[in-house]
Amino acid sequence: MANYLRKYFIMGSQNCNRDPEKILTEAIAAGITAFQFREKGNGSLSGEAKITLGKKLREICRQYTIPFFINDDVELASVLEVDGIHVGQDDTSVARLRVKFPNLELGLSVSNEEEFKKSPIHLVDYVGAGPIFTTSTKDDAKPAVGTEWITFLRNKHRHLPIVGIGGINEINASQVMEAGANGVAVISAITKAQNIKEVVKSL
Ligand SMILES: Cc1ncc(COP(=O)(O)OP(=O)(O)O)c(N)n1
Ligand SMILES: Cc1ncsc1CCOP(=O)(O)O
Ligand SMILES: [Mg+2]
Repeated sequence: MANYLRKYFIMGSQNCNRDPEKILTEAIAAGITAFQFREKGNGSLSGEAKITLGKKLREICRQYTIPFFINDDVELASVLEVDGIHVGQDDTSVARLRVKFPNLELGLSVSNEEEFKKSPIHLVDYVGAGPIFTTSTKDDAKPAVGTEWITFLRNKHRHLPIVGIGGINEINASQVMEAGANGVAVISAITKAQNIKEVVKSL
């Protein structure tokens, strides 16, 4: 059941202070189980430059058989022949995506009870729950909800694949798993790591 969620690495060039291809390759060698291309926010690429980087990262994931997700950008989903798409509450609706891409994995962000009530949980393959802890990686992040949010979702849906996100690192990841998550999604814990191998191993 969604084993790929266990160590889910998310990255765009705006998160990197060195070559994103090298960071992804090191993260894969260290044991990540899925990758999401999230080219978004201050300093991110757009247009052809975004597509070119997306193609390179997609190829690396294909080479090592790591599931490749695209964040938000539904047009790029076809161009990059992705394995899955991650959307938030204000992005393209899961209902539309399910019709357009019946064979892709679909992830949806669910950050609080209000969002949970209006979410078509039966249509998604997993939910991204958070931000669990405070994060400075996403400018418009919602308030941190703590690991209680994972417990809430787990109590509502015993078999729902859940990945925690937001401020997660090698030190606090175990709290997220103990609360009932199937995995942890991280950006800065890996992109800013001195030693990617050690961090991914500890996660
Ligand atoms: C695995 C995972 N969970 C949550 C998110 C956040 O998605 P969203 O709320 O749409 O915010 P943006 O990432 O689009 O800024 C995610 N990307 N991945
Ligand atoms: C994309 C996203 N969605 C909720 S928090 C977040 C950012 C996670 O980044 P980090 O792992 O560096 O806190
Ligand atoms: Mg989004």
